Amino acid sequence: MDKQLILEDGTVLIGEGFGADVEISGEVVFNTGMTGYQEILSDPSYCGQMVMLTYPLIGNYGINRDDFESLNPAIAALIVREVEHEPSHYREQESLHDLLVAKNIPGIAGIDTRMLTRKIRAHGTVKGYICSLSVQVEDVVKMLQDSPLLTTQVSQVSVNTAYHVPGKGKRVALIDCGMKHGILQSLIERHCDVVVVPYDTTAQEIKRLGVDGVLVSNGPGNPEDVPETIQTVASLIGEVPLFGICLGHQLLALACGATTSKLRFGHRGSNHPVREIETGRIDITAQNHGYTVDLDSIEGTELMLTHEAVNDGTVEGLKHRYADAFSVQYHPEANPGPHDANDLFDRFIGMMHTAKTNVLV
Ligand SMILES: NC(=O)CC[C@H](N)C(=O)O
Repeated sequence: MDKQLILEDGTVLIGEGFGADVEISGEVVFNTGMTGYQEILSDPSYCGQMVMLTYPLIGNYGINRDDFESLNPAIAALIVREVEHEPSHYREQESLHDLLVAKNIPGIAGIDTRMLTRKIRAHGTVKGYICSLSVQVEDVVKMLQDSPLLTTQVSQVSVNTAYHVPGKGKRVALIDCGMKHGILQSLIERHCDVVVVPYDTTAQEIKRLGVDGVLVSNGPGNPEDVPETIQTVASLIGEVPLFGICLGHQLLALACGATTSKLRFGHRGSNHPVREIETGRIDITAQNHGYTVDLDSIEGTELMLTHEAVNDGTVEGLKHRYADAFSVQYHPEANPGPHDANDLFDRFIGMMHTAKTNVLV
């Protein structure tokens, strides 16, 4: 069935609907990864966003049971050039269409994704609406222009109650702001004893768990929308080793007095080069973020810049000058993407082994 994708600037793109037959609005963002659509669409950091994939053929290797970054994808919609309805892969269990129907997520194919990506690069991310052809364009454009950005996505995708994943190694509280399973998996592979806690857990509650370290996860939306987590992180600095990933990185920065702002079109893909300032080493990294820590806001805080984006010079890594705390804007767990930065988990484990901090209440 034909569907239309209406943008807030009045652009109308006609395509073929697939997945769930529902109308939805969301911020249109693009991801340039050439593989990994299952991991991308199930990454909770995309909660409420319409994800456009720039790779032109999507769905050809289907969906399998193992590659979900969360079992309930939170994207608003998927926008592609061409969708494959008859996948072929030895691990494939269902088609992309069937998954999106089951999860009530609409898709639209036949879209000129190259043109749309160039438009977003030039003008910034736009809001969009997917609906049937009978819907009046002017009404939708006005609705999109008047609608504010979402602010409650983290509470939608965070776990409701804490749970324990036992291990024989260091005990880590993993603050779930919408974590990708790859982060939990990376800790399990290193034998950590993990307690996954909701985003609004207090520092006191975390310290009562007797943890050796705290990892603050990735997650959707504007980091300023979760003051509870910023407060928790601020209270834990210097008390226990801290590692922040993506949203967790932004929250560490805010907790230390730095500021964040929205990028024009964000970084979303599997091949973003990042430079480590101290060594000059370049890592090719997986990224998915729309906000960034403001470089000039770091001065005057207790943080120092450790990594920068090669493409646009934005902040990619920070460390605390006096406390055991560091963070990166990119995804060391990749999924999908290169494993260049995987050693950051080992650095966190090492930090917990040598930490001078004491968490006992
Ligand atoms: N992947 C993430 O954690 C994204 C962080 C934040 N929501 C951003 O868009 O910048």
